[in-house]
Amino acid sequence: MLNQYRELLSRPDWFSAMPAELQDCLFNAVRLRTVKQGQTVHEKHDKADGLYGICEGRLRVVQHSEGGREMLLTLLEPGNWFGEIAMFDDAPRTHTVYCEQDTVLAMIPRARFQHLLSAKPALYPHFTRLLCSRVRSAFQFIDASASLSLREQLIRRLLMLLGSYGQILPDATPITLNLSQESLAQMLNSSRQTVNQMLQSLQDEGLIEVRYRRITILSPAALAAGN
Ligand SMILES: Nc1ncnc2c1ncn2[C@@H]1O[C@@H]2COP(=O)(O)O[C@H]2[C@H]1O
Repeated sequence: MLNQYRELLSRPDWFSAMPAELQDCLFNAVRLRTVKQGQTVHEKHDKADGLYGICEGRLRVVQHSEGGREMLLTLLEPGNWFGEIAMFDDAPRTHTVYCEQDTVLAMIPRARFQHLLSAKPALYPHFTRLLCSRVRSAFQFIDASASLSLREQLIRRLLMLLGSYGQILPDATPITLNLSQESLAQMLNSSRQTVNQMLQSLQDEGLIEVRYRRITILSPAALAAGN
C-alpha cells in the first residue's frame, strides 16, 4: 500500500536528492498509520516516537498561548515530512501537530530510524538539508514578526505557504491555497476581519483572488513585489 505514496513522499527537494538506495532504506522502514480528524499526532513536549511523512489529509502545527488560544504556525500537506527535530536532538517535540482531516501518515519508528542513521551515515547530509530548511523558515517568521507591517506579514505568510506546499511552478502560474481566512488570522495572531480587509485590498490590486476557503496567488513574484 505504501507504493501508491512513494512518488508523493519523494517530492521534497531534500528527499529527491537522495540516491535511490537511501530512499529505499527509508521506505522499507515505514509503517502506515491512520489518524482521525481532530486527533493529535503528538503534543508539544512529547518524546519523539518517529519521523512522519504525510500521505493523505492535512495537519496543523500549533502552539497554545497561556490563555489556551491556538496559534497556527503552519499547515502541512501531503508530500511533506515532519517530526525530524526531536528525532535528532533527542529533546521534546517543539510543537503540537494534529489532524485537520482524516490523515494517513508514513511513520518511521524512532528505533528503526536511529538504526538506519548508524548503518547509513550518508543519510545525514540529506536530513541536514531538511533541518536547515526549518531554520530558514523560522528565521523568515521571526523577521516578519519583528519588523514588518501586518500587510507585509500577510504577504510573507502567503508566500511561505506556497513554499511549504512544495509547488515549484513557473512564476506566472496561479497557485491556489486551500486555506480559511480564520486560519490565516491565527497564523498572524490577528482577527479574521482585519485579514479579510487586507485580502480584499490585495484582490483589488489584482494580486490574489479570494474565494470561500481558497486564496489564489495570481503570480508569486507580483505578490512579493506588493510589499
Ligand atoms: N513552523 C513550522 N513549519 C513547519 N513545520 C514545523 C514548524 N514548526 C514545527 N514544525 C514541525 O513540527 C514538528 C513537531 O515535532 P518536532 O519538534 O520533532 O519537529 C517539528 C517540525 O517537523
